[in-house]
Amino acid sequence: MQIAPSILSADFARLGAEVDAVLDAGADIVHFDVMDNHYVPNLTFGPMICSALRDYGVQADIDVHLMVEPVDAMIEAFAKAGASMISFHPDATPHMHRSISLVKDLGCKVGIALNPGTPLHELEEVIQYLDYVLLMTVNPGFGGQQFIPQSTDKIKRLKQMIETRKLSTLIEVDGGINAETIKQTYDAGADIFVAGSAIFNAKDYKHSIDSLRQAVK
Ligand SMILES: O=C(CO)[C@H](O)[C@H](O)COP(=O)(O)O
Ligand SMILES: [Fe+2]
Repeated sequence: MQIAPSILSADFARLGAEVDAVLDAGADIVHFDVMDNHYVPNLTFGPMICSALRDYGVQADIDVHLMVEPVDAMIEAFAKAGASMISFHPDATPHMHRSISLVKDLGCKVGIALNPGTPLHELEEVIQYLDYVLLMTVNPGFGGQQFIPQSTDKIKRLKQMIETRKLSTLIEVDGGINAETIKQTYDAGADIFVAGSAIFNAKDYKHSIDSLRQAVK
């Protein structure tokens, strides 16, 4: 299992130190939520902040979750800024296949992000090209929301879809993941666990990350 703290809940005034702290505490991946006040009703950070983290010395994978519309210009900007993984929402681009190819051509891992209300059949024609599928387990736009319980069944159905096609696509879950909700998503087949508030709102990051790992046992 890979734990990906969402820096949406970090102290932005001390971002470099916050990222160092969660990586020192055992996190695997840095989850970077890009919101444009258009695709979602919130505004966060852009590629300059991603390259600033690289310049600061962050070497871990940076997982860019694009909640922007359109996506292609931001894919190019984030690949240049040091992103390792880039996901976007299918309803934010007119040409999903072209946007997937763009991420891969730029040397990043590619994921499609699905909102709670978006059906899995959106993946039908493209799943074989994906490194991961990001299943939103809350509606996108804000940290600190409650996990939507129906998501567990969707994870199981996605896992089945992947296994039926003999693919090695990873499943990333994002939203409301904490020590209470993580086990059901792990048991359902998730591989990468994004957690923002559950990690950054805790005093001791190592304790909160250890508790997430412990909770699936
Ligand atoms: O994509 C997101 C919101 O759109 C965030 O990654 C997600 O909400 C993480 O925050 P939390 O763990 O607090 O729910
Ligand atoms: Fe996210």
